[in-house]
Amino acid sequence: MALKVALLGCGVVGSQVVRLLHEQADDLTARVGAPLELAGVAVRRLGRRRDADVDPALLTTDAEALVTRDDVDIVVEVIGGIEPARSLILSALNSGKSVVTANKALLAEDGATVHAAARANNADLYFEAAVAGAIPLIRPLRESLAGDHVDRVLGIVNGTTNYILDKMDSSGASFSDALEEAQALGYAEADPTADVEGFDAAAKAAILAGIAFHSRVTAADVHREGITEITAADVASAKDMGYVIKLLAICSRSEDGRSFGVRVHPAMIPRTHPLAGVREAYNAVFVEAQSAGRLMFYGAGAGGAPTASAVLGDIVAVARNILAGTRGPEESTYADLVVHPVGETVTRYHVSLDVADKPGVLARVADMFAKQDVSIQTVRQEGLGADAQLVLVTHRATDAALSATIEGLRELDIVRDVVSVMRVEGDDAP
Ligand SMILES: NC(=O)c1ccc[n+]([C@@H]2O[C@H](COP(=O)([O-])OP(=O)(O)OC[C@H]3O[C@@H](n4cnc5c(N)ncnc54)[C@H](O)[C@@H]3O)[C@@H](O)[C@H]2O)c1
Ligand SMILES: N[C@@H](CCO)C(=O)O
Ligand code: NA
Repeated sequence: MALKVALLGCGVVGSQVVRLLHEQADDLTARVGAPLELAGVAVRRLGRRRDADVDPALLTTDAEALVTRDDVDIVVEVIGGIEPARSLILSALNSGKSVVTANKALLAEDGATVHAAARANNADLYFEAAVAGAIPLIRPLRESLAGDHVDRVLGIVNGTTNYILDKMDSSGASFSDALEEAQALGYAEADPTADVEGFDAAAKAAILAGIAFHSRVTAADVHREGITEITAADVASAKDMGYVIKLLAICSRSEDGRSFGVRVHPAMIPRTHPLAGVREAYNAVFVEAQSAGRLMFYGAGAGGAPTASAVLGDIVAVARNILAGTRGPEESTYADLVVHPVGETVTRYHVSLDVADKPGVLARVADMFAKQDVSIQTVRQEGLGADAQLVLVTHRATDAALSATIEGLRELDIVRDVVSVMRVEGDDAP
């Protein structure tokens, strides 16, 4: 007997899901042990030209009726956003259907509700496509590493911003020129806010942290900074010092293991770090686990076909579970760790200051760092006279201590401007 799949949304990802279900039908049947049949495709408007070759008889604008239909076994949600996606997923789960979704925004905002509905109905909820598209990351964390102890997840989980920063690094372009190019190539949306302000990466970071640390995490728990303030001068200065700027998502356990931090922000990493070699719109994520050591996952984090690949993998897993009368892993939040405030984050900093060029300036600047117990690793002066800049790199310090240092520096008459403050990640320096 065939298993019936209801598809919600037939856009960039949905149309590729339709294509793969058709093109791979025989292999999918062999792998699952039963044919997968499209039961219906919910769209916003009928009669629109679409990329997918869908039998018009399958199209419907009544998604709610489709997800509750008796003959539907699996519901695939690729509409995106909070509503109506959440209500449709809940209807599907409450009708006993298993659900596959690519919806990071919903899982990061209200994962608790949908996971609870899956549990209550003994139904599967799979979401590999929601984080880093095609790259297998959710399954390795939920299943392959279920016997290990994850300490840190660190990576590049947004292709659009990686493309922009890579362009700025390779061509010296400004942020706005690089953004324009990303838009022309279809990497960035007309409204690029979700990507460039870090919302997309923050949703993914929340999902990753929740799974890695077996705790509930929402997008609101993530400290988020975007890339819109990064200047060509920041990029050049990083380059001079052997660094490259990347937008990183970092989920890391505290030293005592009782809490963890989740943050998304631009950071300098050494050009020798493997993440520095992640170019264009690619994604890559490091997972550090106590027994496994460092693992790196790399590949296409977005795009119709790559994302549909992850969706299809989930459909097959869910279909196999249905035939076996079992279900996959459910949400795991038993550890219930707290998310610590960003002030407790410990990292290194690169600080660039416009200063007066006269005797005693360096001593007063260094004194301000010392007052907050922030130790300086290197300092150098660029320019002379009215153009003098001090560039300092610190040893590890808390975000709170660094913020207090910067506040103090702003009040010094010899500091004309705090030009930039950026975290330095990815080296093992103290
Ligand atoms: N595009 C990617 O590269 C990518 C990568 C990873 C995850 N995702 C996720 O996949 C999901 C879909 O993304 P997309 O890029 O395909 O978006 P999209 O905008 O191309 O497609 C969404 C489709 O849903 C349709 N839709 C909206 N409301 C609907 C409703 N009530 N009923 C039926 N259809 C409705 C829209 O008309 C549109 O065709 C999102 O959650 C997104 O975050 C996308
Ligand atoms: N807009 C995202 C893709 C979907 O998550 C990115 O640039 O990576
Ligand atoms: Na993935």
